[in-house]
Amino acid sequence: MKYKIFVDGQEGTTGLKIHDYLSKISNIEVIKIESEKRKDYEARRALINEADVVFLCLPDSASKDSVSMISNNKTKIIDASTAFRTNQDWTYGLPELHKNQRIKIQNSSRVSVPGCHATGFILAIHPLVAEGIIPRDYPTSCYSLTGYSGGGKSLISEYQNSNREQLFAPRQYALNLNHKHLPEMQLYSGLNSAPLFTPIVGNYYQGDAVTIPLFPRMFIKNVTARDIQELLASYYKDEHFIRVIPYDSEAYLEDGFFNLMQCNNTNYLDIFVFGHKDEILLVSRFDNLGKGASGAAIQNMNIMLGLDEGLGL
Ligand SMILES: NC(=O)C1=CN([C@@H]2O[C@H](COP(=O)(O)OP(=O)(O)OC[C@H]3O[C@@H](n4cnc5c(N)ncnc54)[C@H](OP(=O)(O)O)[C@@H]3O)[C@@H](O)[C@H]2O)C=CC1
Ligand SMILES: CC(=O)N[C@@H](CCC(=O)OP(=O)(O)O)C(=O)O
Repeated sequence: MKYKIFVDGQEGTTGLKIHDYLSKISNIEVIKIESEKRKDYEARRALINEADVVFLCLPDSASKDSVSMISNNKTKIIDASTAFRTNQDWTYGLPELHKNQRIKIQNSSRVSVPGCHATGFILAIHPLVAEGIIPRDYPTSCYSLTGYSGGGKSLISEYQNSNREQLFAPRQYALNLNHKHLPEMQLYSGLNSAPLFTPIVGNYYQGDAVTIPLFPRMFIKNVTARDIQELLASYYKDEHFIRVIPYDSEAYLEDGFFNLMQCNNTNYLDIFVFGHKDEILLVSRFDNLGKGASGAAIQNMNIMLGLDEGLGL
């Protein structure tokens, strides 16, 4: 039997990339909506209820509408928006979070795909909180460098169709310090408060690096940067998509600079630990359209359907 898969939002950035991944998986049937009917309630409702798995690649409000259209017990939903990420009736689609998370995803019919910046932050910090290294009330901060595809069709169009000089420089945003990923960053990192977080969009299509400074003098346990690298490497040792880079490796450097695009077009997330004296820097590198969105969505589908987790990725 072939599983029927529908992508609501099939012509958006995340939806198109999900279709790319689906085209590499043979034992499924992708059902599509006619382009001019992609916002038609009845047409969407029919396909949503016909499908075994529906990916929602829509703005939050449209995602909520799609969920309200389901009138059967069969359809499994994987939502890429922010709408359900901290909703306790949904499962957070980050299988590497801890041992039980993959099983929860497997048994769930409602899975939310983590936000891209949140993915980078949580995967680097959560093990350190869970292992009692960082106190829960530790005040974290981080910044994330992201390609403009993270902003969807409208930001892509702005970058690709405008010659405005200010688009050539990196641009900070969410300077109200209230980015929409903060609730999930707090909830799934295990910290008592969200990080002080500033994202920065650059003039390139895809690729993300989340950078987190840490001060070990404020930790519960006395550890070095090398200890942190070893702890993270051990935590993720069985995780195919999480690569903790050896301490002191300089393989990440190209002409002396960090290349944040090296995970592009893969579902890998690389964690780097840098250290000097009493200071540590964690960097998570990944593709905002891979592990940061569409790749993660496909990984979740594979888990939910009992397929090989790396299929298509
Ligand atoms: N881009 C990224 O890296 C990431 C995006 N996400 C999330 O995924 C979701 C989709 O984002 P993204 O793909 O970037 O966005 P895009 O703007 O690129 O695409 C959104 C798509 O949804 C369609 N759409 C909008 N409203 C409706 C509606 N009412 N009914 C049906 N279709 C509708 C749009 O139609 P039209 O073609 O007419 O514009 C468009 O094709 C968002 O919630 C976003 O936050 C999550 C992680 C990363
Ligand atoms: C450049 C840019 O605008 N990026 C988006 C991130 C998109 C993403 O991961 O997250 P959501 O699913 O939560 O939209 C942003 O920071 O809002």
